[in-house]
Amino acid sequence: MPPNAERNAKYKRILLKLSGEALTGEQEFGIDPKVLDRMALEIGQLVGIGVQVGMVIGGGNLFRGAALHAAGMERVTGDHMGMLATVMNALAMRDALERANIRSRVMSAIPMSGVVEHYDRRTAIRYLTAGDVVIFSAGTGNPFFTTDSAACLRGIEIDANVVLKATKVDGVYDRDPVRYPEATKYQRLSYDDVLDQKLGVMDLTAICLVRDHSMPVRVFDMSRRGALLNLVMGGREGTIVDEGPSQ
Ligand SMILES: Nc1ncnc2c1ncn2[C@@H]1O[C@H](COP(=O)(O)OP(=O)(O)OP(=O)(O)O)[C@@H](O)[C@H]1O
Ligand SMILES: O=c1ccn([C@@H]2O[C@H](COP(=O)(O)O)[C@@H](O)[C@H]2O)c(=O)[nH]1
Repeated sequence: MPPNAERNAKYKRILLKLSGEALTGEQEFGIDPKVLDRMALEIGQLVGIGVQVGMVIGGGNLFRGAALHAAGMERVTGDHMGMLATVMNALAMRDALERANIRSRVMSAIPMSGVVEHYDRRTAIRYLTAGDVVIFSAGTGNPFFTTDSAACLRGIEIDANVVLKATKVDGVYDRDPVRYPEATKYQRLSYDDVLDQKLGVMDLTAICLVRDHSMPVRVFDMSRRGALLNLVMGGREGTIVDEGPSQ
């Protein structure tokens, strides 16, 4: 780590949103421990330079309410299963962090006594200030939301400098780059352009929330080694969504 890395970090407190779906890694379903271990190392580098890390992990590798509903399940039950999936991912992430000697806590928006702590904002901020990684699980605790909304909500609540969305694509494009390989990537986008163009990388509820609170979001590729540290140190990585202008 270069000298003065802590002083030079662009962000002192971040909310890192990890894609649940990307946790599957090379497996068919579930959690690939290799992905977790690599993320634990990358998060450890941030903690090592004094960056405070709050996290939200998606549940798309296990269950999504909308998909369960499409298969015939009542929607709210599906969403409850989706939120419980995020708690499982959070437990697995905590395990990987602790094996790498990084102190971490899991809090849940749904009370789960004996398994994880119930979410409390002031306690979470105390843990972050003490240098513990805090994983916020069970989304917002309410159906019909996503973990992107939960990440933006918690990011605003803990007064993070930025929400970092670590996902399977390397930024926001004018169309879904997975379906349209010729799509063009934006370096920077205004909240209003994401909303007006209905760009699908993050749900629109989440974008409205960050816009109302002027919280910048950066979308970047989770599989690119070193991308997280580079971004926190001020490097060009992914797409920034803020007041704009778009470019
Ligand atoms: N305009 C766009 N720019 C970039 N990605 C887009 C765009 N429109 C749709 N996408 C898709 O959005 C996906 C990322 O968002 P999504 O919410 O599906 O995943 P995630 O949040 O990473 O996963 P999870 O819900 O499991 O946490 C990308 O994999 C990409 O295919
Ligand atoms: O606040 C929330 C957050 C999530 N859910 C449900 O969980 C799954 C998994 O989250 P992803 O963001 O899709 O990874 C989601 O599909 C919802 O069903 C929720 O109900 N409320």
